Amino acid sequence: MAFERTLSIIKPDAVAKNVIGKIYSRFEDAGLKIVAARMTHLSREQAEQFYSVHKERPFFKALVDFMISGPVMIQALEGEGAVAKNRDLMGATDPQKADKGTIRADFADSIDANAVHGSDSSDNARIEIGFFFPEIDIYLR
Ligand SMILES: Nc1ncnc2c1ncn2[C@@H]1O[C@H](COP(=O)(O)OP(=O)(O)OP(=O)(O)O)[C@@H](O)[C@H]1O
Repeated sequence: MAFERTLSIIKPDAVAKNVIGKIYSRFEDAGLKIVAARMTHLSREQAEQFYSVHKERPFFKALVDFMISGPVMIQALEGEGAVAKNRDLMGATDPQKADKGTIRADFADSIDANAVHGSDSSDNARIEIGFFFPEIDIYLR
């Protein structure tokens, strides 16, 4: 397993439910370290750019509307196999299909409002971390 970083976003539904701390504990208990963090309210332009791979999908506008509906908490996580480990902690995109004990099973209500985002590959993690965090804001071991 490679030592790597991944980008995580706690989406507006989970921020509104006041479960940032509970979700951070999942990361920490799994051995992932939070090396950068920022709360922000995304602009429409930022959300459209971040999710541009989905721009032709029927759910794109709803996804962007949801991501700008309230503040989000954005973090870079670091650790052994961080990308896959975070995806395992998150659970399936649709919370109805997410394994018991995953973040989405425990905190998400629907496929639209599904609590968290996590990079799906190490290459995308590098791009997504660069999108939100200038190198100077990342705290190394
Ligand atoms: N069929 C769908 N209907 C509505 N929303 C969807 C659908 N598929 C995906 N989405 C939304 O778009 C987001 C991005 O889709 P993607 O397939 O990349 O899922 P994911 O990788 O599990 O989620 P994320 O990219 O947020 O980590 C999902 O998190 C979800 O909120």
